[in-house]
Amino acid sequence: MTTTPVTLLTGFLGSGKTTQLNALLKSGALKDAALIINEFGDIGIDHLLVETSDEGIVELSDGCLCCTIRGDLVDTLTRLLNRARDGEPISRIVIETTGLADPAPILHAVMGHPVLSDLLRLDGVITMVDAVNGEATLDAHEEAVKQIAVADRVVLSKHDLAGDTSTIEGRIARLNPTAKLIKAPAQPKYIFDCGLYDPATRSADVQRWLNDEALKHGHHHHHDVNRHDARIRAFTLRSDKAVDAATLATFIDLLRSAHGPNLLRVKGIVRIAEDPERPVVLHGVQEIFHPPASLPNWPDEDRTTRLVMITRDLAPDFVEKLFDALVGNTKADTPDRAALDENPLAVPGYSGNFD
Ligand SMILES: Nc1nc2c(ncn2[C@@H]2O[C@H](COP(=O)(O)OP(=O)(O)OP(=O)(O)O)[C@@H](O)[C@H]2O)c(=O)[nH]1
Repeated sequence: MTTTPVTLLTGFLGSGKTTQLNALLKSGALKDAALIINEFGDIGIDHLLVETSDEGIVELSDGCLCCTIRGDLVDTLTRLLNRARDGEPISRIVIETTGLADPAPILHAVMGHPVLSDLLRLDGVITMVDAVNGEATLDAHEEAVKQIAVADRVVLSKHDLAGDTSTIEGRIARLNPTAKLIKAPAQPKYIFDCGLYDPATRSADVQRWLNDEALKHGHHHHHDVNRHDARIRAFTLRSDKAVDAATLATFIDLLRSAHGPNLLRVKGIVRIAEDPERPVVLHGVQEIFHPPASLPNWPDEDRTTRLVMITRDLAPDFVEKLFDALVGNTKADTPDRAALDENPLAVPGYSGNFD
């Protein structure tokens, strides 16, 4: 893979993004990286500043390129990739979002753009959560809940000020059981290389990427908590049967067209009937999916199709029944493929009412 890994660092206002970035800069982990930040003033890099180019990209003394978003993100990423093409080493790109931002449009630029999606790969979404104000922020702001739902890793900041952090940690784990929780300041090894591709082995690390072990204990309900949290579900779809490519496309298209905005994150590996030895990787954020890619072989013994889904207002039962019917996982009282061909949305259990 010759693509450049992209890390998205997100988190609500004051959650510690800048502090974490500064720790990464000090550690030397951003040497040869490019950093896209909100404002230069924030990060206090004046002492590191070496050269400002006319494109608004500055080079820091350790070789890290630093810029703010000018125009839109696609323009900024394109300028960076042009520099890489012209010989500037760019080992990775880190994008800091503004605290109020919905991470989805940024992920779309990386995963769904016709040119950029060939040159970039999403390494991971890192979400900072403030242990002192996190609970109140999650109660008040749905965006903050969504930032956790789409995360690959969650970094808990200000735990040094918070005392007992078990409540907020439990809440984060219920919202997104697949995301590993790390305490700030997180070392580079916990922030980087959490994507499918493992640069150390030059192969796919499906287990690390999906972390679906964390979901083996059934659906995660949130009856005891806030209304925003209760909308989020994390679950895995599994099948031992190979799925034909057209059926997989139908499944994804149905979900995307009817429920796109509520597919917060979909990650998975699929056994395809036409080419069962080369699993297809699926990766989507809302209605945007990365162009499907296949792996040269199965990375380990487990050859089952596994799709990790994090949804909002979309009941796991409904998605499971649709999936089972399409792939031929026969279960009592569920429609089969023929019934779905007649009426694709005739899946019992979906009342339109989430709870
Ligand atoms: N004690 C303590 N303070 C922290 C920690 N992380 C961040 N802070 C402080 O919290 C404040 C906000 O941290 P920032 O790193 O600026 O947060 P941010 O997410 O970049 O903030 P915005 O750019 O406003 O969204 C600063 O005063 C930091 O010094 C931490 O782990 N412990």
